Amino acid sequence: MVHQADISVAGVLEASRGLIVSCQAYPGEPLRTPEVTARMCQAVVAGGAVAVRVQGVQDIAAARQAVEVPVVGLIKYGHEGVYITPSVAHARAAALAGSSIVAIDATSRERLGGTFADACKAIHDEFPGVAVMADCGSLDDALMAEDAGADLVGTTLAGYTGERPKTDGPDFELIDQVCERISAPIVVEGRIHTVEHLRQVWQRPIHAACVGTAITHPTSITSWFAKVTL
Ligand SMILES: CC(=O)N[C@H](C=O)[C@@H](O)[C@H](O)[C@H](O)COP(=O)(O)O
Repeated sequence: MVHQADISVAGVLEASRGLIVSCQAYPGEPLRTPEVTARMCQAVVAGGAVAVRVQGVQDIAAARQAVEVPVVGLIKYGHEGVYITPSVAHARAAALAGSSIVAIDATSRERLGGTFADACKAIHDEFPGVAVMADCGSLDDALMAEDAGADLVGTTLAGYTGERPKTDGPDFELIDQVCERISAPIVVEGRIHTVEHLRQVWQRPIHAACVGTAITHPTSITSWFAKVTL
């Protein structure tokens, strides 16, 4: 088992270069238990995921025990406005639960409990070796996040904040803008639904790509197939 205390941010970043798989089930869904998340993490690591992305204190702790790869942890609070690790307190809780990388909303939308920069600083000051991933919805978010010291800049929220269209597939226009302007390691995340999408994503100079729904959300995947069948 890898011990977080032995690992530097540089080590965590190096280990997370490649395919990250997000293993999340949503409230009320049949697969929404930490045990299932942990096993899903083991299954995707067996398939080649270099890191996993997991939501909630219990799931982060379960994933940390189940796999040795870096755990990108976040805490969702509600589902409107700023809901991905929305405060400094949520960021601390995600780190304490065992995250190697804490993913935090890095939009400039109004929130309570500290800005992205506050949360980023708290993680760096209080949890040596834990990296911060900025979940961005626009180029401005990415620029702000890099300025605030984010270790990884992600396109997670593209299409979900009103600033960018919700593209069918990854938002390549934003990805190209971010690649052009950001020097921090970039994680492309959001609506990578096919292997072909992923191929196109990897033609860009990025650090990692994170796939969720298309690998780990059977209800969505089934609905894609069911639509064709009907
Ligand atoms: C916008 C938002 O809340 N994204 C969440 C972030 O953790 C997850 O619900 C997504 O599944 C994840 O970003 C991976 O993206 P996709 O499932 O599209 O491959």
